[in-house]
Amino acid sequence: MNETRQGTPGHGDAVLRAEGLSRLFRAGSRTLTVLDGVSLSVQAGESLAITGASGAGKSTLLYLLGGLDTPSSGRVLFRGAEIGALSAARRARFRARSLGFVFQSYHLLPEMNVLENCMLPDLALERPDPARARERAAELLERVGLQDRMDHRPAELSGGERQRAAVARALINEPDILMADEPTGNLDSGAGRRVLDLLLQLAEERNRTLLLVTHDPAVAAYCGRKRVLKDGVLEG
Ligand SMILES: Nc1ncnc2c1ncn2[C@@H]1O[C@H](COP(=O)(O)OP(=O)(O)OP(=O)(O)O)[C@@H](O)[C@H]1O
Repeated sequence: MNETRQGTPGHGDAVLRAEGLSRLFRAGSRTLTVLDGVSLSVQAGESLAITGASGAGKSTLLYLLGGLDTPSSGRVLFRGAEIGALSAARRARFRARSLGFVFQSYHLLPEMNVLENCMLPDLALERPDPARARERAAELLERVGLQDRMDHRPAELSGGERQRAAVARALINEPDILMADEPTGNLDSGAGRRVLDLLLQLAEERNRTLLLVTHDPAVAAYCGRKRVLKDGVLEG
């Protein structure tokens, strides 16, 4: 009903594949079915926007795809390996090495400055390289226009500046897949376009995958492909 097949089922060259994802939440005696058998497949170098109304389940789906939440049924495969079946250590390694995640509420650490926040994912690697991370963080912060804010703490930034810092941080480990939850929600159209351009440039230049969720059709139009989440299933 809502499957996009690319490559042969089971492997092909999909970098990420979701099969029959459902997510139910219990609220008292009621059960809320937010996702109801969602399947999708994304390739290296591809950009995909998942769009839909507020409350449609976009963030819920992105969390499942990033292994940050567990589906009620169905599975997510990264390069053919089921994320849910990985040991905790291997799942942590997948997140640190292969996935960059821009959260809707940024999740910047308040006691660290922007540069330190941006360097943080380097610490989760098996072999951290702080000198290289510092250099790359400075480079990325410059690309998102925060070169003059590196020693500021998140509380000293505007909402849009925090969002750009979160984008830079998600890119620090050069992830295979970049997932972004409303990456331009707090940016004016000029700054939003620059961030989108940067995300797409990185995906294209380095054959990385960009997966973003947004309620904004204009943002979705930037991506190579778009799917609409409605009533728990993916259309289009
Ligand atoms: N932990 C939870 N417990 C109960 N219900 C939840 C939980 N998380 C999400 N929901 C519900 O699931 C639905 C989808 O939420 P989700 O945040 O995924 O939507 P969204 O499409 O990202 O919305 P928005 O565009 O407003 O951010 C909502 O109705 C929400 O109330």
